[in-house]
Amino acid sequence: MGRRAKRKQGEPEPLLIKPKVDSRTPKSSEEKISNGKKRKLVDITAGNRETERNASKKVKSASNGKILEKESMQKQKKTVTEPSNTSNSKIRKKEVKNVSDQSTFSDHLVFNKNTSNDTFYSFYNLETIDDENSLLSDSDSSLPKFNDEEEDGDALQLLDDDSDDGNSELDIEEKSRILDEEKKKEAELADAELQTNIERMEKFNLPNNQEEDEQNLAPDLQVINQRIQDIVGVLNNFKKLGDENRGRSAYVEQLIKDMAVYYGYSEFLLEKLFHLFSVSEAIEFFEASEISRPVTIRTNTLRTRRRDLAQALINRGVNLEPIGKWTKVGLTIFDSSIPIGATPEYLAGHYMLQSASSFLPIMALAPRENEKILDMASAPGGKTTYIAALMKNTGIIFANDASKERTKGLISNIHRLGVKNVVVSNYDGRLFPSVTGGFDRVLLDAPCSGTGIISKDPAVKINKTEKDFMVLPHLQKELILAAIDSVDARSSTGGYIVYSTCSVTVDENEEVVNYALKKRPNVKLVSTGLDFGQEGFTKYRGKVFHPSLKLTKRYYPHVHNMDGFFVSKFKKFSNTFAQNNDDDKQKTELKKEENN
Ligand SMILES: C[S@@+](CC[C@H](N)C(=O)[O-])C[C@H]1O[C@@H](n2cnc3c(N)ncnc32)[C@H](O)[C@@H]1O
Repeated sequence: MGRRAKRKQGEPEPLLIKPKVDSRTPKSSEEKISNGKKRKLVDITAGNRETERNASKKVKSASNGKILEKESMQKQKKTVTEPSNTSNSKIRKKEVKNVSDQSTFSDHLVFNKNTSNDTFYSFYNLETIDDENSLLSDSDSSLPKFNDEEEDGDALQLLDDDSDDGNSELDIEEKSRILDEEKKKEAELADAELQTNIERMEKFNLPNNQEEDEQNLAPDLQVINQRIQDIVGVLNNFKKLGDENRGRSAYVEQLIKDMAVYYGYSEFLLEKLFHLFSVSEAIEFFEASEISRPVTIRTNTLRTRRRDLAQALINRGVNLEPIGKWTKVGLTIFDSSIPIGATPEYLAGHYMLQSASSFLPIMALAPRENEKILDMASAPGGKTTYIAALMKNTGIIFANDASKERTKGLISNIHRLGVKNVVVSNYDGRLFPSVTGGFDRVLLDAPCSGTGIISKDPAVKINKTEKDFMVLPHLQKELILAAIDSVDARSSTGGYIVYSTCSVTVDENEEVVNYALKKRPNVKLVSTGLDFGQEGFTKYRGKVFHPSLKLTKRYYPHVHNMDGFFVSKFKKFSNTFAQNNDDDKQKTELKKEENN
């Protein structure tokens, strides 16, 4: 019996989408270039395959906003499109059957055929492609019109190709079981191999000064890669493999040096980022920062609905799917036969090219219709235009940016997206609220070092110096106080401030927020309302922050498969507070920090 006949009553019809190529199959991360040298990246985490497996599960599952939730992970597994070949087509058939058995009625099975010999299958949950503000009704006939008979026939053809004997289902079950066992054995062998390597290594000797000098003259990335693996192995089992005389710190020091060369960072920045994580996780972070994040777009609900936009783009040969359950306006673009920044829909302002993580501060801000909102550092306007869409072009948004040049891009985006409730200004944000105040909500998407977006801007690896990590936090601290002071605590609907950055350093995030809590006792941290993301630090390398810092959220490329981001939300409960610090004292403190 074909799949069509098996479909239960009331179950939505399957939708066939034929993308040209499915790019969800991860591209090889080999042959990356850093420091002008070709590098092999894949072996680096071989010392920790289990962690790597877990991490990739995390990345997959995170696009649904539920990290490590089994159900969510299963779902993600379904959406991974795998190239097939004839030899495993029966296995695929089994997978398809199982998945369809487990899936809810809103899971639509889609068979995708690409132009080559590879055949893909994937699940496409079209019920999630709805409008931000309205639920789909029966009359929602914007569903793509496909020749169902034909499409189902296609699907059936795929299944029937494999139904060469009556026992095919049993056969498939058996093959699937064998495949699972093989995978398990492979994993065991890999682990055993790792153990053998470590054991063979016995004590691992760090290079002496002469060796180090020689290597500095002509670094051999293969040697460095091997040493990184060896040191990770030693650090994971220091008692047995480490040299007690040198101590753990000598190994960590060497590891940081090697990783800086291998990944092409200044040693200063690598060390700063390294200490945010455990050793294995640090490697995952640096690896993920070498790989581009998926291209994502935000539907401009002032102009269209996500479902209509998705259909229009699919018709143009774009292969896409919803970003995840946590957003109703985002789409991930897997590949496109036309430039995604130049489609008629783009030019007509139906969407904004925007990273997934930059949706988050606006979701936390949760602007309401008819409010007065300040976007203190707003260019080029990805967030301003999202705020406008959520406010349905009502109320007023002050979109400010200190860079006149950058406000040009902001203005053009405002026009393209049909935003009508924005006043653009060009002040140093620190001048607020003198410019104007009494806002219901303020967004401070602060200027930052960009350590969360290294895959987009690799120059960060070498051009951020110690000075930047003094100057930037200083500016961020001044801006956050101005942002707080610009909010009216008596606002009947708001009284909120969101502080965000696309950096993952503690200096630019928790330290800034902690500073604001100290200087402005009339605000407190509240939940961001974002149901995924890691908690902010309450302690970090000897520093202790206010316990409410755990309400802030951190996002990482290796965990959430999105740009690194930090989001915090304050509620201002009073317009006055006891001055336990005068302006001069504050300035002196900031100066002191700068000089340290
Ligand atoms: C992270 S970007 C903002 C991105 C923007 N929110 C968006 O979503 O498109 C930071 C912005 O801060 C601006 N900026 C830097 N210093 C500033 C200051 N003192 N006052 C206001 N804006 C400033 C920069 O010109 C830059 O456009």
